[in-house]
Amino acid sequence: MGDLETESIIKSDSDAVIFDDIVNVAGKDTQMVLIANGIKLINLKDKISKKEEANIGRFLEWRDVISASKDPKSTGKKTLWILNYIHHGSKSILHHRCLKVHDNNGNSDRLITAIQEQCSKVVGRPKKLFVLINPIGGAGRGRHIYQKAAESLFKLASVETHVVVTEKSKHALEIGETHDFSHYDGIVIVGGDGLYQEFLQGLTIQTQKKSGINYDDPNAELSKLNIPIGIIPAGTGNGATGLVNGVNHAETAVLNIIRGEQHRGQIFIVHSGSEFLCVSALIFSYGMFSDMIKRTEELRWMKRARYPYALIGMLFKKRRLFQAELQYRLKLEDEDARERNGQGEQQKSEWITHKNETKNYNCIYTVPCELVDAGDHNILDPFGSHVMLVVGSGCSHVAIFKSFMDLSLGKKRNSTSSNLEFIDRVTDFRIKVLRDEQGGSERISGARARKIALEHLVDIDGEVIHLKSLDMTVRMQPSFTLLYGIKKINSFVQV
Ligand SMILES: Nc1ncnc2c1ncn2[C@@H]1O[C@H](COP(=O)(O)OP(=O)(O)OP(=O)(O)O)[C@@H](O)[C@H]1O
Repeated sequence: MGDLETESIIKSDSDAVIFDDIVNVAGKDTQMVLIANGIKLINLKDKISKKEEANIGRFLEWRDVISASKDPKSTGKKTLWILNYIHHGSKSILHHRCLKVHDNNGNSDRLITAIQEQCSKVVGRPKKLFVLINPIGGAGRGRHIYQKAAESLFKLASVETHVVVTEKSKHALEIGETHDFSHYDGIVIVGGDGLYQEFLQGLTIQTQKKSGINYDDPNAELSKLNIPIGIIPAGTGNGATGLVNGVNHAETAVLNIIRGEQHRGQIFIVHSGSEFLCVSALIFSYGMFSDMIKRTEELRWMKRARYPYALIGMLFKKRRLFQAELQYRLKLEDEDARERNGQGEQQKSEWITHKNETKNYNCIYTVPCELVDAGDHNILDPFGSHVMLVVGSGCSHVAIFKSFMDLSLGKKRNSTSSNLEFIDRVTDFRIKVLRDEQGGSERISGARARKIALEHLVDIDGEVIHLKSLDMTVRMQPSFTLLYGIKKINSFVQV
């Protein structure tokens, strides 16, 4: 924050001074002023080095102050106390920093009490968290990552935690569906995208059941989730934490939870036939990517090497085409203004049938994020209200994979091809796979049996899920989840 801005904060009438004292920071007399918005540090001799200035900062918002406490080892005349705060580094990375403060005037106890009081008032900062750890995700370091990156920071921030370690596959789903979270301010997931998806699905089901909503009905108005979730990366795939925190970094994820900033995220609800199938928070893909994920499952014995191996194999493999009818709905253009003004539920277009004479496709995918034009690059915004649907109708696997990488990395598209389309502003879509009935109940070849098996798989957030019915409805749910994190698109804070 620049000097002008901080000065105006200090002089503003509404920002009454809570406490004003001269302390000693790094051997220099420093005026520490506590105001309604945060802490202002003014070096009195103004001989502070550039490095010290960057570390100390001229102004710390209360949201970035973790705690203040006496150094237990403090001896001598001047009490030493520590101010713990959050440093904003480049590329959205956050770090915990300490400022050692020596008392000049015997006010340390009063200052510490005043700071702790302001910290406890930070809107959205949790006081009690439910923590769910996957001990086997990624390289099996979930527990270690939590102990190293989170435990001491939560303690510093006076956040009480209740830690549960998953004991079996799908345990997160069961916990999400059955556990009573009403006594917690938030939930922390320590794992990869698979764990987050499972938990989210369980919690979604619990929430609908409590509200008496028939979630098997694709047109049902669902109840939104009202407890914030934070995601600490500890899996092989950690896309969800990267989207909400701007970076895949455990300490940043923990500090964003402590900051307490919360935003409402969009997800997909997927139905297969007339049944609820799952939620999707990261990617929905039918065709090429689901085939590839299936292959990684078959190669599980290769451990982490299975991912590049399956990918390379897929890129050079013959395309598997499927016949389908694709329909979608768009968010209407004039809805953006209505939404900004908070004017109720969004209006959508009628169902539009995708034009494809042959009805042949090889991949249909999307991520539940709005693609926002940021000039020379795009930003994937998980807190948006529509998505980009990517439709491959016979293009190469390399082209599909490249489109996915471009989307993930925010690269602008510079080529258009008639068999790889990008349909923006999509809110919902339906895929009805048309089966050719040849073969019937007679004996079928191994290749055909595999094709049929693959047709019944869909990739949800990097895991394959079996489809009972080849008639899928995918509905985007805007503002459905509540997530600890940052909004890259604008600085509006919703708590
Ligand atoms: N204790 C456990 N034992 C066995 N499986 C578990 C356990 N806890 C979670 N799982 C499974 O781990 C998967 C989620 O793993 P997570 O996303 O955290 O890490 P990951 O390394 O990215 O996983 P993967 O690569 O297998 O998708 C889910 O399939 C879940 O059911």
